[in-house]
Amino acid sequence: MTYSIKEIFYTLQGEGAHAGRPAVFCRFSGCNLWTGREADRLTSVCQFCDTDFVGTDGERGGKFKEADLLAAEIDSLWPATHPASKYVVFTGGEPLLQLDRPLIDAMHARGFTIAIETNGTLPVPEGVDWICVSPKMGSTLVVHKGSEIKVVIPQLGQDLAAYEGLDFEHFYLQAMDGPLAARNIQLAIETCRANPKWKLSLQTHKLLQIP
Ligand SMILES: C[S@@+](CC[C@H](N)C(=O)[O-])C[C@H]1O[C@@H](n2cnc3c(N)ncnc32)[C@H](O)[C@@H]1O
Ligand SMILES: Nc1nc2[nH]cc(C(=O)O)c2c(=O)[nH]1
Ligand code: SF4
Ligand SMILES: [Mg+2]
Repeated sequence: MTYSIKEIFYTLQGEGAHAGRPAVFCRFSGCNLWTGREADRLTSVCQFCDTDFVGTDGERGGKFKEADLLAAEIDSLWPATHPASKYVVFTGGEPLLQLDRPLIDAMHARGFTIAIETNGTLPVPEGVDWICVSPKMGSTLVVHKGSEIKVVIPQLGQDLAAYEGLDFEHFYLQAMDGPLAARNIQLAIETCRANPKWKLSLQTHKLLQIP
């Protein structure tokens, strides 16, 4: 199948349990919870997205006709001196609209450990090594287990206790960035202090001003 890719870049994972870890990010175009157009934001299911995932015009973006062509582009960004620690994060947009078995197999064949950032509304194919789920109010969560759940707060009607029964190794709260970011960080800190099942996830790449 043809993969639509917004951008591919090599940076440090900014968020969650692997914050600080070098990773190639592959950002798929498109999402099932927002068109990505500002005109649609306030009528979409997910209204707070901080990411441009429209089209294929980003750094190393494009249409890749075969899994191994995309895998080769991702692999080309990894330092050749250190093949043992290859790590790719598939994100978007919503990666599970496009990530499939051929691409998973092509990345594994090249020695990569595979992580995804998903909104949890679509089933995860077998073979993904690290699953980060970030549920969105107004959507139906179908992924109930994984490596980390990273809940952006606040979202209207949210019930953190309902997430606590799910089968994740790590439970993270991440403050919603935007006009109320400063207030939301205070809220996230206070919520972790009051309920220590949860850890704070900072968007460290924004603090560091790296991609
Ligand atoms: C852009 S999303 C792409 C992956 C997937 N669609 C998802 O929502 O998980 C990557 C991560 O950024 C988070 N995120 C998006 N907008 C945010 C914002 N304004 N503040 C904090 N985190 C945000 C998402 O919840 C998700 O954990
Ligand atoms: N450095 C860095 N870390 C990230 N973690 C999740 C990201 C995403 O947009 O999915 C992201 C991103 O865009 N950049
Ligand atoms: S689900 Fe993820 S990519 Fe889609 S609009 Fe929300 S945060 Fe952005
Ligand atoms: Mg991001």
